[in-house]
Amino acid sequence: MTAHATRADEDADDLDVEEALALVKENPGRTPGDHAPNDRSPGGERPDAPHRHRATDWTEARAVAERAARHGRGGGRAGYLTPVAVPLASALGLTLAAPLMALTDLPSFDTSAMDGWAVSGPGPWDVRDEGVLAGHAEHAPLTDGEAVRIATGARIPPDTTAVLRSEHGRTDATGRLHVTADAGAPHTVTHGQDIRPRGQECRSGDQLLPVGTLVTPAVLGMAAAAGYDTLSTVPRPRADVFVLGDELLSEGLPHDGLIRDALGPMLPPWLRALGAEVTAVRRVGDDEDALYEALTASDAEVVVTTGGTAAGPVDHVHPTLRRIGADLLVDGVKVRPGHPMLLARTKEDQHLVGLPGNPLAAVSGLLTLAEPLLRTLGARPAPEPYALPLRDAVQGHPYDTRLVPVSLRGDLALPLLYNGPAMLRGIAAADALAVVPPGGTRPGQEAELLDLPWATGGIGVCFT
Ligand SMILES: Nc1nc2c(c(=O)[nH]1)N[C@H]1C(S)=C(S)[C@@H](COP(=O)(O)OP(=O)(O)OC[C@H]3O[C@@H](n4cnc5c(N)ncnc54)[C@H](O)[C@@H]3O)O[C@H]1N2
Ligand code: MOO
Repeated sequence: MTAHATRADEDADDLDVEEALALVKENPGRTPGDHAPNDRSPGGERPDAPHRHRATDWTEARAVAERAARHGRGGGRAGYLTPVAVPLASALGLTLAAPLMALTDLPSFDTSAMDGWAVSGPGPWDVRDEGVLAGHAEHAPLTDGEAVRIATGARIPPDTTAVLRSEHGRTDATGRLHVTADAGAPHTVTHGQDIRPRGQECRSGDQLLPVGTLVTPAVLGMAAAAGYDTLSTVPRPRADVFVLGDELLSEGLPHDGLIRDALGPMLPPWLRALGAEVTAVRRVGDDEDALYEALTASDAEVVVTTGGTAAGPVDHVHPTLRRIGADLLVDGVKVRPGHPMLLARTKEDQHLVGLPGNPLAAVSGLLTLAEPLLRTLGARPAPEPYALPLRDAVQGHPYDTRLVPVSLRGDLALPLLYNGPAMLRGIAAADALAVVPPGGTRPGQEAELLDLPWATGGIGVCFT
């Protein structure tokens, strides 16, 4: 939104630290941790900035978003959506709603591990005329001293004692099969050699994978091998995206105070990477009624709005949430950028994530609020927390957590420049966001990292 009333404080965020130092000097008895709620904040807000006094701690905000889904009708206490059976071809990236139990023994019959001969007893052997190929019905039992050609994966005829690999045997002029020697030593033929016994991998009814497993290509293969045609999975939560702002252009160069919409192209694939099915992406003008119509018409589990979260004259998110009687669960977060982000329950089974309009602030809201919410709804596994030393010192905000784009180089994270709230240049080159605690970090100090979904190359990366 172009309203200049919101602009006054915006650049001030880049001056956070200086402003904060001034603040501390003016209030010598105060330390960053006991920042009184109604102070003029280092972000430059007015004392009466509506969200400040309610701002939630960053860690707590993520926990609230994770728990929020558990209050909906759909998933009960676990919070995830009602499971559905989907064909294997549609299950990639979803989460198993039930443990994967083997529907068969694997292998389901004794099978040859090699191309060669199935032999019975010690050699040499008489070789049967007709061989055994994979996919064929069971052959007649071998008698002692008999062999039959066999292919990898073929059923082992009854009374076979071993499989002799083709490179370890030869037939003589009379057709008898002999074990060959390697450097003078004959190859050994031990009992059961190169036979995969039925049930070697699993028995029917064994648990192969626990509930909550992410369906990867390997899981699809395992499920097919174990006899599945469909899988019981938690569906992707549906997400509608409403991009607010009259100043936004969908194409071409910025002109006459208008700028390109950066969030319309960025959010849908990012939300998909976080496990959502994006059901709508709509531009909504700076008009309270239009926003009201859009919100009340949506039946997605998650509504994501961008912009309009602050207190400017055309910032309609708060008034509209009041109008629809939404329950505001998070109203501002102690994080930079992105502190005006919000989370509301708009209907029994619907939550709204209000992302600030500044593009990096929107990313911050995405990872702080949308990620845990979508993760719970989709029953996706939580990323393993990890930390790396930051190569360079990072200035901290005096009171709030900072999320700073970093590039990963070996065992170090390199803080990137161009990390202002309105900038995407840093994040576009980043692998992760470093969680910088209030007060900042020294060179070499470890910081928690939030991987960007594509940087990990995980199965969560599903942009299409
Ligand atoms: N009086 C106050 N003003 C502001 C505060 C505050 O606390 N009190 N907070 C500032 C901070 S911090 C942020 S972040 C922004 C959040 O503003 P909104 O969520 O209301 O977003 P807008 O005002 O609509 O836009 C902010 C900024 O971002 C640009 N924008 C919006 N949408 C897009 C988009 N899709 N693609 C690219 N850029 C976008 C917009 O043009 C503005 O420049 O509020 C501060 N003000
Ligand atoms: O500019 Mo705002 O700090 O929250 O992103």
